Amino acid sequence: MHYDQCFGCGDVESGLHMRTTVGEHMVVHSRFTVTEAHQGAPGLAHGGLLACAFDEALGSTVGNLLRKPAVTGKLETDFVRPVPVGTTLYIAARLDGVAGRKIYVSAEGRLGSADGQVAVRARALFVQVGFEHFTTHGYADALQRFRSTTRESKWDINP
Ligand SMILES: CCCCCCCCCC(=O)SCCNC(=O)CCNC(=O)[C@H](O)C(C)(C)COP(=O)(O)OP(=O)(O)OC[C@H]1O[C@@H](n2cnc3c(N)ncnc32)[C@H](O)[C@@H]1OP(=O)(O)O
Repeated sequence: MHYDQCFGCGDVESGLHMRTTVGEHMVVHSRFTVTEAHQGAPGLAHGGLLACAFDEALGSTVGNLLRKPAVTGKLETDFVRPVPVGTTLYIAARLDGVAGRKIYVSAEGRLGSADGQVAVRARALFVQVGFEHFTTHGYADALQRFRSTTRESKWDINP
């Protein structure tokens, strides 16, 4: 699902502008290009930004494959290689299991291409929630904007 105000997948100027597609064997693919605005150390991606990109990739995996609202309960990242500015990280994510409301997902991100060196691995637990999660904890304007701008196509897989 695409929400245009989402920092990860939306159209906000400072956001990550990530898009996902569902591939063979239900692997969910996304890309994140590291720009100068994403630096931590000089010339290298900030680890927190990379974690954010994986939160988005994994959340989109839950959304695409299960079609149920869920939020991140836990996110673990292994940073195994630095990611230089200008690099595109190719992220492949999988649904590992579901136990009641708990949804387990994992992903790896490769440098420069889908078969490049692994730079980041991540695992997450998402917890399925009802829409009241957003009405209770979010604010009405944002929810109204989401409803008014959401078209059927935003729920499509690989629109
Ligand atoms: C419309 C769709 C939009 C999708 C957007 C995706 C955007 C990208 C993803 C995000 O960034 S979401 C934003 C960041 N996350 C949050 O703001 C979540 C904040 N936390 C909460 O709201 C609650 O803690 C949470 C909903 C995750 C859980 O609270 P609940 O009261 O609903 O559930 P509960 O605490 O009973 O936990 C349910 C199960 O999950 C387990 N659990 C919950 N949090 C856990 C945790 N952190 N670690 C391990 N297990 C955890 C918990 O032990 C339990 O296991 P059992 O069923 O076996 O008893």
